[in-house]
Amino acid sequence: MERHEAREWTHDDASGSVRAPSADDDKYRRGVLGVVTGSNEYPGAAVLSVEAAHRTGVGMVRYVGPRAPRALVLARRPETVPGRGRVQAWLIGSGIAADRRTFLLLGELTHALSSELPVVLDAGALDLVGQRTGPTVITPHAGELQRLFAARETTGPTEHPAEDPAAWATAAAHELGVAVLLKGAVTHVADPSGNAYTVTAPTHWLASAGTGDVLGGILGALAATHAAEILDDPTVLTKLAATAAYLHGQAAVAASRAVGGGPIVALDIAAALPAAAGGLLAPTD
Ligand SMILES: NC(=O)C1=CN([C@@H]2O[C@H](COP(=O)(O)OP(=O)(O)OC[C@H]3O[C@@H](n4cnc5c(N)ncnc54)[C@H](OP(=O)(O)O)[C@@H]3O)[C@@H](O)[C@H]2O)[C@@H](O)CC1
Ligand SMILES: Nc1ncnc2c1ncn2[C@@H]1O[C@H](COP(=O)(O)OP(=O)(O)O)[C@@H](O)[C@H]1O
Repeated sequence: MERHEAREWTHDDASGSVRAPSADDDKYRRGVLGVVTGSNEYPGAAVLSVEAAHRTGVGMVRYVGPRAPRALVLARRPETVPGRGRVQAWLIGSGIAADRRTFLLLGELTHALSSELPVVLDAGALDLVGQRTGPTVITPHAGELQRLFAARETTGPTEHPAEDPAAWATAAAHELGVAVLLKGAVTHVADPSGNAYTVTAPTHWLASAGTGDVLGGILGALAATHAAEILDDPTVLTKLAATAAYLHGQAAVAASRAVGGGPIVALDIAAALPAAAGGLLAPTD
């Protein structure tokens, strides 16, 4: 397998990835993100992912999920539209336990995967990666990637992804035929075309529950607002994945600076996203 040296994704690389609406836009033209996240076990993940998507900038978020997380999502963010409808990209799996999926929830995940649209695939939907029909990026942490390989009875480059995350991200991209964003203090992004990027987190306060769910929302919003480009060239999704990790880090460090370098929680990152996204705006004509 060819192995390309991963390159650190910079501000210049990420710059221009956030699209401000123009006079010709409306909420649909800007991009609609469909979200299937959260469950009765982990309702908070739905709130975190939806909040982050709104805060990154998207025309609309449609939330499809069980009643309990749906109620929390709408209480926190009434801008969210519940139920199925036309979307440009999907975020699925965060806050879902693969072994506790209901028939209904599995149906929603499968519906998203069969759409031929860009999909961000996280946590409890990772095992469904083989059902993808559109450009797909998976966002596992090291433990999830190891489990995914074990379930496929595939041997990874080393015993555990944490030992050589760059090699694992590349191996997973080739094995699964999708873009891979492997989370950690250094996030490794790779795709089957040989693109490989690293994003070094600017703060370790990121290491807290729910920050990965926020990352999913960021990437989902970027995918929905760049869906046409991704469908034209799936490697755009790889670059947006690196940009999402970059934006996540910038928002986290800004949130921590605002409290004197102190601790932050996942929702603080979401709250800092608009200002961080403002630093990456695409030039307008
Ligand atoms: N507020 C909410 O609703 C929240 C909901 N959440 C939702 O919870 C669900 C479960 O996700 P989860 O990551 O907590 O557990 P799970 O995938 O079973 O992994 C467990 C094992 O994997 C390993 N491992 C874990 N992390 C690792 C790492 N970084 N690097 C390396 N290894 C790592 C570790 O095993 P060990 O290394 O200890 O052997 C650990 O014991 C998921 O749907 C998520 O979205 C969360 O987002 C939290 C906030
Ligand atoms: N030590 C660390 N330093 C900086 N960032 C980290 C560190 N550990 C984890 N992260 C980041 O925090 C996030 C954690 O995501 P994840 O493991 O999915 O947690 P959760 O499921 O609780 O949301 C990822 O974006 C990851 O890159």
